[in-house]
Amino acid sequence: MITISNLSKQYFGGNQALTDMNLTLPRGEIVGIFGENGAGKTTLMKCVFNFMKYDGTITLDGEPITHKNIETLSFATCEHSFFSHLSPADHRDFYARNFPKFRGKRFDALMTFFELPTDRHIGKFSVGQQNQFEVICALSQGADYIFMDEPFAGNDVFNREDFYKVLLGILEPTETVILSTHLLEEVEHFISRAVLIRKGTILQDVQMSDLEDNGKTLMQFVKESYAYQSDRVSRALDALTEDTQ
Ligand SMILES: Nc1ncnc2c1ncn2[C@@H]1O[C@H](COP(=O)(O)OP(=O)(O)OP(=O)(O)O)[C@@H](O)[C@H]1O
Repeated sequence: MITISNLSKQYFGGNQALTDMNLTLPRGEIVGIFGENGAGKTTLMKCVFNFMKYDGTITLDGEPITHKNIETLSFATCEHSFFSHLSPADHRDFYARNFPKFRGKRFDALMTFFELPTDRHIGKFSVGQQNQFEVICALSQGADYIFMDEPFAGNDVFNREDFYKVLLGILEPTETVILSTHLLEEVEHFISRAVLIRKGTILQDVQMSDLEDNGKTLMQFVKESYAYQSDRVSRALDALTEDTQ
């Protein structure tokens, strides 16, 4: 289990991105992390991976996350972690040599699913294809906790929807996915739990089965939780129209 306790992060210059956040991520869940732009989703993930200093504690099965256990975690990010001058085949060799739990069969199956060429430099892929490859690596590393931050930016709707179905079919019960995305409706039937972040704090943490029991869609729940102002658009348009008069 990943345990996040009293996590706070202030960026250089004073920007408070996370404030006293507490969250537990047991094995086997598929967790959607949602929140407005700038809510702190990416910062949260980067803290888990120790990419930046933070206040508070983050542990994995009671141990701090260091080079000793970091292999248990993988991260698909739009900032990309692959080597762009190498090909997928080169990466496959690299992972097979360096990650004892590397899932070669899954790597091959996902490469085929996304129809990616194995021998071209990844730097020559389109942005959407690069994001697909990033996800393939994160899912094939052999990690127990797979973090994905907006994994399918630039991907068409068929690739996204079919991918979630494939993912549900291939994930093993011990694997945990933590997925940050703005595409609520696409992932609502894929996730088991939804965590809503607002201004660096946890606003809601709900099991999808509880939402279903209450007859609510994820979108309805999110709009209620954030007190979405349905007149926001008309107010903005009114203000703009007034400006031009
Ligand atoms: N390198 C940085 N330096 C200073 N402030 C930063 C930095 N990166 C992020 N922030 C700020 O921290 C806050 C949280 O940003 P973060 O990227 O974690 O949000 P997010 O929820 O992932 O947003 P989005 O959905 O737009 O990607 C924002 O106010 C952002 O401006």
